[in-house]
Amino acid sequence: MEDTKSRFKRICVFCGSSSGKKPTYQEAAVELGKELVERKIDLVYGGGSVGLMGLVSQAVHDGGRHVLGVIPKTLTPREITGDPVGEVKTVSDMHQRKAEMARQADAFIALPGGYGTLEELLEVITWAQLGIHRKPVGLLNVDGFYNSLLSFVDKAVDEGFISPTARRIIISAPTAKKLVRQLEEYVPEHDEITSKLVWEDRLNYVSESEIAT
Ligand SMILES: CC(C)=CCNc1ncnc2c1ncn2[C@@H]1O[C@H](COP(=O)(O)O)[C@@H](O)[C@H]1O
Repeated sequence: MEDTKSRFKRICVFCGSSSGKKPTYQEAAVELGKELVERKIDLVYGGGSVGLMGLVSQAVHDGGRHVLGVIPKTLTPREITGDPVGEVKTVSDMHQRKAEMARQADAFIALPGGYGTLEELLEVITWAQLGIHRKPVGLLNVDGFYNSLLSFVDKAVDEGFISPTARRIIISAPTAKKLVRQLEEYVPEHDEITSKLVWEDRLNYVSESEIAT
């Protein structure tokens, strides 16, 4: 039997505010929610009950784990995001939302989604690259949804825009079970420069050498 104990207390899930055309996307959202429940992991996400966001949050809530939705006040009207489940934290804007979701989470997972999902995903990858956090980032590559993004990233590596070390920040798997297992095993790597950066918050930083002078 698989050991379902986790090193993560809470995982942040980025995903579509739409449900997608294929049922496999919706099934994957529910499957991910159940996997978190099985491993006793809580959820932080963008709040609301629309699309895949609603499915994953409902599955985690139904399984008895804590659900934290972080939502900018402009998006709180029910007709925009639907009724959220669990605890809701209202923030002033989209930037605060992302920072709060990142702060609350021990790892990140992106399900299929659109611009919003991509933007959130790429930001936490960039932050990992810069050493702002050392939390694992996973892509749930349902039915190869993210194959073209992964090919793009590989092209950027081939062309010298992304380092092989930074490429390894992205972990991907076709199922929730495989993905969470890989995230559990993830060990962050850092190059000489980023490991010397000391981030006070996500906008201001000074390097250790600057502090010393
Ligand atoms: C006005 C409007 C279109 C509202 C849609 N309703 C939304 N409600 C809550 N979070 C959202 C919404 N749209 C985008 N997001 C944020 O962006 C991601 C989804 O955007 P998308 O559907 O992939 O691009 C989510 O992870 C969420 O954090």
